[in-house]
Amino acid sequence: MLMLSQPIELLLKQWQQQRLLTPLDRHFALELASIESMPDQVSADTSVENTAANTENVQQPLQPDNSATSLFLLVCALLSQQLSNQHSCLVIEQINLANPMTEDSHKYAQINCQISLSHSQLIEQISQFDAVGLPGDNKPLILEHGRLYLNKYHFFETQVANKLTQLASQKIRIDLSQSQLPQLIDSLFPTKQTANSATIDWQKIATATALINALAVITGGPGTGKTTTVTKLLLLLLTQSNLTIRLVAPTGKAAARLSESIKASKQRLHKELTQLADQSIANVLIEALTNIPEEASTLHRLLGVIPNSHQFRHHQDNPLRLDLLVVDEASMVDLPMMHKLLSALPAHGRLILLGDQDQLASVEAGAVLADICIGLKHGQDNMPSPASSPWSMRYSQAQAQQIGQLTGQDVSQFIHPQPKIGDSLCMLMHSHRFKGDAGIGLLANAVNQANVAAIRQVWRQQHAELNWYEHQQNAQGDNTGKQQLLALSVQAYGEYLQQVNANQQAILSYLQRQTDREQHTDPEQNAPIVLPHSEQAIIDSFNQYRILCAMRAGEFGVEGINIAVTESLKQARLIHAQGEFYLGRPIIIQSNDYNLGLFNGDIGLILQDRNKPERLMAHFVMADGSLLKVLPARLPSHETCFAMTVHKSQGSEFDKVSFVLPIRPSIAQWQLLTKELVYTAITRAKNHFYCLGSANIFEKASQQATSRASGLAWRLWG
Ligand SMILES: Nc1ncnc2c1ncn2[C@@H]1O[C@H](COP(=O)(O)OP(=O)(O)OP(=O)(O)O)[C@@H](O)[C@H]1O
Repeated sequence: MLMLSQPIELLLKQWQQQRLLTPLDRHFALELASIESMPDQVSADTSVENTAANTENVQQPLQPDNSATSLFLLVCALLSQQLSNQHSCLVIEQINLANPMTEDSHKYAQINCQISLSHSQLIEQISQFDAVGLPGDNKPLILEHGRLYLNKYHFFETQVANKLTQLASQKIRIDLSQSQLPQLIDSLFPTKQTANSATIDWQKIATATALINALAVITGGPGTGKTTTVTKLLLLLLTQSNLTIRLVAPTGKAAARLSESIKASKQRLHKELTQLADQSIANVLIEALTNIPEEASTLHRLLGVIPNSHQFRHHQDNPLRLDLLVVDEASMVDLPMMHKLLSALPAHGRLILLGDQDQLASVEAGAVLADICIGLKHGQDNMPSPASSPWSMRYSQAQAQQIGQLTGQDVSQFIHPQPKIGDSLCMLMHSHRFKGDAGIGLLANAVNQANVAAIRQVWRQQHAELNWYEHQQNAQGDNTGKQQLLALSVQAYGEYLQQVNANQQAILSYLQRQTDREQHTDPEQNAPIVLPHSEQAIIDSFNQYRILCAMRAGEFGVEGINIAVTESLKQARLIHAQGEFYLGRPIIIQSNDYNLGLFNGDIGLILQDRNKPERLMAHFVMADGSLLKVLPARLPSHETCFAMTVHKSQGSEFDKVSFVLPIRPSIAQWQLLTKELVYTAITRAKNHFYCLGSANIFEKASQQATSRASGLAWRLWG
């Protein structure tokens, strides 16, 4: 059954030492094996563990091991390893039988374990274990369709699939003989009717999709008009009835950005509406426009955090009080959170998910948005691929007909015999932010399509908004690319630091004046301090530029780059970093503190407190634009953030972005260098993208697609 070079308990220890398993993975396996009732019980005996270290690198011949416990331990360790890598389950067919603890692409010279069974025999064996049950069984592990789950994850996945499918099947009836909707839609989307799919107004179709379905998933890259579309759609919905609408995003930063985008979109729309020829239609729309909410909150705040608990105040038995929920940056929502969100939706509640399916998947398990969208990808449904785009809509006959009636657009070419949840989906593909020939957009597209020839061409074209810094050593042994990056960073961060220093000067002269006045009993003694730059403006200025690293550790990871930038800013006398907290230090929060209202990923600056200028406080801008001041000693865990990981930058945008690739990635680091990572880094930049790296690493990373094992796509699309 198994061929092992040494007893499985020793191998587990060895894999942990090789960092193929975490301590948690190993203990998870040992713990589960101890409750599995087997004749050949496992021992987590420390004498066994201690001998493992000595045999670590010695190649032993493989010996047959027919014990069920050994197989069970191996399978549990593999499952836990998958969960640690953000997969929702272990797909048995994907186990490398010849060397299960490594992936095909990362073969180690040593093979210390083999499974002498076919995949179907292995599935059969796994199903025989006591701890493994079928869907609905009260067992720690669930086996379904060749996928092994932790019971909890199986529950989350089935619940999410069921709720999404149920929402997608709820159609909203519109009596077109009575409704003014088609005219209102035409006023907001003044496009001409055409049979040519290339000129279909997909924003108009997305709007209709959300008008006639309780679930709408509107996806697209940056600047494809998701916020513009959702603003128009909310406007149309509000002309029909008084809905309670809530706007949310996964992080505080993303919520603040959603708020800003909705406000900006409302202003643009107001201008357009005042120019409409039909005054009565304009009046209806302008009145509804004022009712569109602008404030967005985080998912945690919406669901109601209970301090020191994993539960939220709102759940299935205490649903949210709303009629429509709009979730932005849905790609960041992980499987457990999506389950909590969907459970808390009231029975009549409608849901709109907005996001970019090509971005990095959530930090925790699952890739919910990508799984929802996968059915639109050519080749997933054995349908011929009609267009140059890899995506195609998938509508039922009834939906295509209704879209035609509402929008006057013909989408009959997208009718599909098995639309499944396709009626709820709409993908926006044209970016209005990046003009057709703009470097950032071209590079993002080339990376997204993993097209190395196109990537090379974009870099060769030397676009003004793209700069490449090569990892290259000069005669003195310095990395010239890194030096260029540091010089740029000193200049870019110099802008906000000059504002910080100008405020400091103003505070010093204010304090001086106070002292003078005290001596002369001046009547203006208690005049409030006037600073040249508001705290919000300084934070805004800091947020114009960011260094995004692919890695955390190492000279070219977040840790090394933060140290290097701090040193360069010190040398430029822009900061005077003497203690842990110094004026102008940017920090990123690393854990949630519900009492303070600070969450993982929140970014703030250490600035003087204008009410007590001798004291330094961490300043944060909240989603509603207000300022939160926290004493540094009270901050939850945090670190400097001149540089941050690409993962943490999701949901944010910066005028300029520098992306840093490692110089010689290790095998483990290669696994993180994916196309989604590079695409996410590029699309955080609005106007300028700089990259420090080597062409071969950039290109290889752009060809590695992330794949998260999950059964959600199968449940939704069959
Ligand atoms: N149909 C359109 N025609 C012209 N400009 C448009 C259109 N739709 C959107 N825009 C413009 O494109 C820009 C981006 O739009 P919007 O913010 O709605 O995109 P988004 O997909 O929400 O972007 P992001 O993902 O970055 O938040 C805005 O300036 C908007 O005015």
